[in-house]
Amino acid sequence: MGDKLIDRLPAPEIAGAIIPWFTPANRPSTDRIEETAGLIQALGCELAFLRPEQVRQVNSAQLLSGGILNRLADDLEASDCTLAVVDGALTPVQQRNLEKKLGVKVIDRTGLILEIFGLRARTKEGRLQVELARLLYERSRLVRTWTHLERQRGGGGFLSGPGESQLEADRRMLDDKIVRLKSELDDVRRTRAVQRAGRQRTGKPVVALVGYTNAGKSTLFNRLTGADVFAKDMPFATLDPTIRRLDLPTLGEAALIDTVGFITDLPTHLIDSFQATLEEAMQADLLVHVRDRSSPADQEQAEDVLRVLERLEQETGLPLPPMIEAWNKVDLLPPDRADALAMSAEVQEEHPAVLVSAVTGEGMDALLAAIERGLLRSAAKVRVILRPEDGRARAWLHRNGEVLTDEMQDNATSMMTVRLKTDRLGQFQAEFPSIEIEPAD
Ligand SMILES: Nc1nc2c(ncn2[C@@H]2O[C@H](COP(=O)(O)OP(=O)(O)OP(=O)(O)O)[C@@H](O)[C@H]2O)c(=O)[nH]1
Ligand SMILES: [Mg+2]
Repeated sequence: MGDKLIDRLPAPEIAGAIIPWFTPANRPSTDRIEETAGLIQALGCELAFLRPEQVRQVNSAQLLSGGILNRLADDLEASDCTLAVVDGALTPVQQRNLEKKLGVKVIDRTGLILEIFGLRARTKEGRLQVELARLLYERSRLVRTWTHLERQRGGGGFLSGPGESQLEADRRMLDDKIVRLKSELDDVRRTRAVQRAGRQRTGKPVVALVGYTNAGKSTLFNRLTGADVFAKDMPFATLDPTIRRLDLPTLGEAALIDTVGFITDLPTHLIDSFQATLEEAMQADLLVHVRDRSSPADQEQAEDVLRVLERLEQETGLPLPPMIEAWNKVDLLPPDRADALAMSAEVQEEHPAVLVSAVTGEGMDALLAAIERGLLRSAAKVRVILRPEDGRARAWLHRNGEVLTDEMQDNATSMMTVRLKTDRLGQFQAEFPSIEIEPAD
């Protein structure tokens, strides 16, 4: 991918961080503070201090007011910090002004998450996606700077300074890179589509684990498939989707996908560039939403996950697959809380829930059973009678479903039982209206 436009942080650094908040409504909770600390540590930085700062009056040039800024500068210096994190959104101008004033590198929340993603991406696709996210982020900031300059130039005639043409050149270079990356990613996406089609042809159901970062998806994935995926107590341990065989007690072989975790305020550029990965999950037959039920922030995290999924549904036009929930980390709960949760799990209707611990293995059988029930909800078992001349329909069923039995009848017809996705069922009926289809058991 050649030279990077954005300087990577030479780890390790000593970081000082603040979380700006503006109205009582967005005062950061302890979970948010812990999450930010976790993000900074995930970068391999040593955290000197981290505190919320109420911004009463926004200073458009540097976001923070003089008082906050002076205190921050003092603390950064006292702790020999080389990096300041502002866990919010900074405009390029604010970022530059802050760097000048504080004398250290400054990054905001998006920059922080992008840095972590950059460290984590291991596969070619992962790296391409992160690079694209970085470029899109950088470009959105360049454009703003550029229009800003252009406006300043106003009716100045020939006064187009050297800065402007440099920016224009930068912008063109970014655009070129973005186009190249997108086409590389399209290739990857096509390969994936072929692989996916291969899986669909075999009729094997696909199950995807989704959820907030650190919820325990990879640990659960490893436990269910006997795989050895990197799972760690750090945000965004997983970036690249991994797929493994999952053996279900009655349905037999399925495929299980582990995915990138979600986070509150996930930068838009990241969602856009990880779309290929997330699309993979969107096309699964069943989603398992893994939740860390031991986290006090679980409820908000779950809502954030649902919001991102709904956004993906709108953007991709793909309907969300049916979903169940795995309520993870029950081993960390006091018994009475676990009992209460078990009771509420039983009455979940839209998204049936199962209590599990990916670490102790508790609840795995119940989870597998719930996965099977979920899959059966999305696929129907049907019986079809075919005459000898229905060769095309027979081929279609083999291609699009899972043929379970195929028996010759006395009258030269054959009776097939086939497991078909609900949408495929509709397609079959549209394509072969004269062939009768009825539910099997
Ligand atoms: N006590 C306990 N810890 C768990 C459980 N499941 C996962 N963990 C821990 O939670 C941390 C995060 O687990 P991961 O499996 O990496 O989480 P993830 O959802 O894959 O995270 P990302 O890949 O970052 O999105 C690890 O330290 C796990 O050991 C559980 O059931 N109980
Ligand atoms: Mg993971």
